[in-house]
Amino acid sequence: MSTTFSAPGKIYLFGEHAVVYGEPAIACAVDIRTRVTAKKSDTIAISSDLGTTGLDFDIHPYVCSVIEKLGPVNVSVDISSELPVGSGLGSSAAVTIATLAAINIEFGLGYSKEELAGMGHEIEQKVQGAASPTDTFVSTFGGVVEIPARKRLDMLDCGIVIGNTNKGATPKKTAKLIEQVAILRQEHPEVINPIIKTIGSIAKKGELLVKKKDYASLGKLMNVNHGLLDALGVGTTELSALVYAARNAGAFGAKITGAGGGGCMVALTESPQKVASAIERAGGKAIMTRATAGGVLEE
Ligand SMILES: Nc1ncnc2c1ncn2[C@@H]1O[C@H](COP(=O)(O)OP(=O)(O)O)[C@@H](O)[C@H]1O
Ligand SMILES: C[C@@](O)(CCOP(=O)(O)O)CC(=O)O
Ligand SMILES: [Mg+2]
Repeated sequence: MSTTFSAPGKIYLFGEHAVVYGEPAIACAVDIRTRVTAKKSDTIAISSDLGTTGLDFDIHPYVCSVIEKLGPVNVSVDISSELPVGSGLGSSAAVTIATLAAINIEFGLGYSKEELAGMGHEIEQKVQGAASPTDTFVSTFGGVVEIPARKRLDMLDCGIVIGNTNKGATPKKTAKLIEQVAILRQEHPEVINPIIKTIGSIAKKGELLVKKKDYASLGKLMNVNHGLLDALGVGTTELSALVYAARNAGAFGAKITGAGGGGCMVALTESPQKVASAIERAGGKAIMTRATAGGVLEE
């Protein structure tokens, strides 16, 4: 017997990086998922696109941290994912939550979804050095969520197009970018703290706009948030090329999603195919997707 769970990735409408400093953020689960199968075994074995290992914290830091936190248990973990790794779509949170959920059921540990989300956040904090609860909460519960209130908002029913630069996906990318922003903030607190606060103000405005389904205004604020992420130093020329291509193709708005430094941008649009074609012409890999209410699910 074995147990399989899947968990979704996510995009940030607003608030990545600022949320690490307690500012609000709005994130949305997307129907691009990581699947994890757990099976009782006589040794620890982990297999994924990153390799097949035992308890190897270099190759599988998040999965090994799950096994360590829940046991350690002798378990075989098999991972398959539609999410590009290290690209700002929350692949770390999706693999962490799906692994927690699969081992929880396979070994009859009895943890609730809230407890799994909390353990997932602790694991991201341990591996990354700092983490907000956003990614792991959204991967657990799905939908559109305002953090830190952990409040479920109305669903987004416009098109979502993700553009992957296919650059910058390095091991522990998020951890490195969080550290980079922290250093800049230590060097120039009087400059960086107001930027972080302003990103928080955008997220606060965003909640009402999501409720009103005012995608034109959401898009304008996404554009402002993108500029502020550039100011924090997590943008790249490739990301901005895709962002401007999406905007010029008529997207409501477009911005970096996740830690930045490469990886993905996201656009909201009523013409997903047109925006996706523009992103591809600008050198990105476009993924047309939708918001999903589904969080971690048994398969
Ligand atoms: N499919 C997967 N299989 C194994 N580990 C994964 C998988 N997806 C993500 N990870 C883990 O998460 C890390 C990437 O997380 P992170 O740097 O936060 O990027 P992001 O969350 O934006 O994708 C990878 O280096 C790996 O340790
Ligand atoms: C940079 C940050 O705000 C989001 C990181 O997202 P991702 O791991 O790049 O998908 C970190 C966090 O909130 O934990
Ligand atoms: Mg991550």
